[in-house]
Amino acid sequence: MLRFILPKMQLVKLNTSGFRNLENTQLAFTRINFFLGVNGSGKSSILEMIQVLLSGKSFRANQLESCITHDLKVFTLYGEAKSKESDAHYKVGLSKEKDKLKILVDGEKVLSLASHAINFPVIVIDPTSFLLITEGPEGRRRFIDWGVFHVEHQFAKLWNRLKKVLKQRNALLRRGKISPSELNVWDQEFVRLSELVNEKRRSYIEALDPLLNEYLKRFNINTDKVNCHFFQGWDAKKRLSDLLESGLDTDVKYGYTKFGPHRADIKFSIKGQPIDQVLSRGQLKLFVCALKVAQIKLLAQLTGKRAIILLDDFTSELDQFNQDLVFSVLEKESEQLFITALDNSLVLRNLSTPNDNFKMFHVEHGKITIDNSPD
Ligand SMILES: Nc1ncnc2c1ncn2[C@@H]1O[C@H](COP(=O)(O)OP(=O)(O)OP(=O)(O)O)[C@@H](O)[C@H]1O
Repeated sequence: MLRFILPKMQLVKLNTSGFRNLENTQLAFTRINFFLGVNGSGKSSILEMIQVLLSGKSFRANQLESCITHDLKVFTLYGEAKSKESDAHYKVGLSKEKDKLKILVDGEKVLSLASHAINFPVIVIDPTSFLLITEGPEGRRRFIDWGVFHVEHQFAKLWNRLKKVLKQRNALLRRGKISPSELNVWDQEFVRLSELVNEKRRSYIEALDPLLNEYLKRFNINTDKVNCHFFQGWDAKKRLSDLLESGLDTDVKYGYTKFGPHRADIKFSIKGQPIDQVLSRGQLKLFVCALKVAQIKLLAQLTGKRAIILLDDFTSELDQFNQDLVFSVLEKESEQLFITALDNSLVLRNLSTPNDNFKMFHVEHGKITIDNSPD
């Protein structure tokens, strides 16, 4: 069972030690936090550190081990999150050493990452975000499943069970001599879980579609409707159980299950044309921003939770008008915002200082210093 604490929380404190090139330090955050520094100073590492602390995942590294400062053996992060609506605090400590990830919440060891991550919907927008559209389906599946995970508390458990069953079925396919009765047991469970996962994904995308189109209009991308086509991982007109049966020889040949939710994808098109063939690179970036804002909005509508947004160098490839437009929407829809940039022009145009909800930090060779303090 996932432990859901509070719908609206902000990270107010972060102590870091041994993370990438960052100096060990103690930071205090507010609602909007801006990090300014030259290339290679450590700005993205700060956002990555926040994501790792709050979700156990990194948008840059598959292996958290690579986040440990060179020549050290461990990184340790400690953070405090606070609800704006009550005095409740959430204290989290996370450390990584070799293949050991340890998380303590309010002094208690966390056994499942999901039960911690469910409290912090963290969304990242960075210069590689448009790859969500142009690269393979894995990123798009992750995008859908992130959304479903945060609105459907049973989803993580279902999906983990499905992955295990799929692994068992694939192992059996590779074994050579297959026992039909054993295969039948795995197939039945695979079909049952696939249908449940599929239904949750489908209804999520149906709810996301109108919100996406609303934000695409706001971002002036296209006046024609964008279609979200969900491919569930097998022909929707056929039964998965029939496909597993008729495709058994092929599955045995490749040692892999060809049909199922692990092959799902979502395709976006305008007037029948894939969007990456219609939109410019800048427009694709705006499209991804609209997609993420739609996800944030849907999360708030369905659960009351508001996202923490990490914006890494998001201004590249967007003109000034669009930078300001996207910023104003993200500022309004997020619970807390962390932004990196090479210069402060976005801030000067959009935020009046001094402002109690805003802090500016300078980053230089991994050293983080505060520029203005409301305190
Ligand atoms: N494990 C590590 N230990 C020490 N330093 C590291 C580690 N991993 C990366 N670095 C270094 O940390 C520095 C900061 O990288 P980071 O990507 O955070 O900079 P940035 O300010 O976001 O740069 P840019 O503006 O170019 O995106 C880089 O010089 C990188 O080589």
